[in-house]
Amino acid sequence: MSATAEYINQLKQDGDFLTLSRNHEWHLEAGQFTLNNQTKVTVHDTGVIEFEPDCVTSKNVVLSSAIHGNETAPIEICDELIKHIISGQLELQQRVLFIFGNPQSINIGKRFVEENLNRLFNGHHTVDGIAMNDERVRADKLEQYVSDFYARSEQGTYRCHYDLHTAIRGSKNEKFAVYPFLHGKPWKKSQLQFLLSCGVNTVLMMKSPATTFSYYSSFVHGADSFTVELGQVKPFGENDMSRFAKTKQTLTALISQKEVKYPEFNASDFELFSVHRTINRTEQNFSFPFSDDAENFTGFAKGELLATDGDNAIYADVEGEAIIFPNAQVAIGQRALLTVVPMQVDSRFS
Ligand SMILES: O=C(O)CCC(=O)N[C@@H](CCC(=O)O)C(=O)O
Ligand SMILES: [Zn+2]
Repeated sequence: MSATAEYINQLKQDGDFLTLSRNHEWHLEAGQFTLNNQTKVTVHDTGVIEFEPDCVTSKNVVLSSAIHGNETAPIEICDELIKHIISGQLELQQRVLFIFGNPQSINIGKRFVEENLNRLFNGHHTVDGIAMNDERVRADKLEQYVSDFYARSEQGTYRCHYDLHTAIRGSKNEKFAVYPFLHGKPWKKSQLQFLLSCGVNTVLMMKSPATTFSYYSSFVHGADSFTVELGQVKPFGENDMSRFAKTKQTLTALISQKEVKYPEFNASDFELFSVHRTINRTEQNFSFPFSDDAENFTGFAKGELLATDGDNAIYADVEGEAIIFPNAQVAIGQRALLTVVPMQVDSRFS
């Protein structure tokens, strides 16, 4: 029996695509099979599996996790959904592409192996004068799998991508989403309703392009796309999965129902923030004045110190400027901190 036939036999029995992917850190031969309910299953590569039900579909859904390997809760959610689909317990009404982004980084329990995958999308994987590495090659391939998935969709059908993460620090607002820069297009209230149904009531509006997976699928493929932070990073086995029940239910409904109705939009259900600025680390000597326990969304008074980058002291320049994703250990040149300020729903939302 060929190695592909062997892994497919195993996958049909146990549905354990996560373990299969972890056992093939950077590459797995493609393979295909059909479930008893006629759903077509295509393994494109390690960590990349597509399901296509045998019915007319209207949505093309990408669910990614493990873009950072130590962010285990989203991996567990997707692992369970995949197992339920393969066992036939969960019957699909929509096309779905699941991606475990960086299997080797899952195995070593780290955010990344050599380089942060989520800084390599939208073409940033391939740059003149910068040597390729496994993560750069992977980012390139993941873009291709997403492109092909959407290219094979029926014309006029809907595209979305939820890139699931957990944050390094605790957060005052436990679950929050990053809405990639839309280049002036309106933010969608219907997407906020979807996020609310997932248990996410806090959304940050980016105001510039990024190298992230969610920006890529939004900008290049016109997908409704978000980075979704579901809680704080924990090792496998330490996640309280009850905290993700709403997310799991909402994702399940999205892929297993012809149409999902969400409650009517009510601005008071949300806390919305606009990204005020991005602070990059430009010097070896970079530090924050606050402790590692300082939570995301902690606000600073105007004039308070936010960071020191070499000789440059950076102060809050508006009252209540709040910190998101502070990380002094990022590579020089990368984002060490985002700051946000509250915003209201207005005519820029449709
Ligand atoms: O908690 C942290 O410091 C990072 C959590 C994380 O991985 N966040 C994403 C956000 C991506 C985005 O801005 O859309 C990341 O930093 O890649
Ligand atoms: Zn992450």
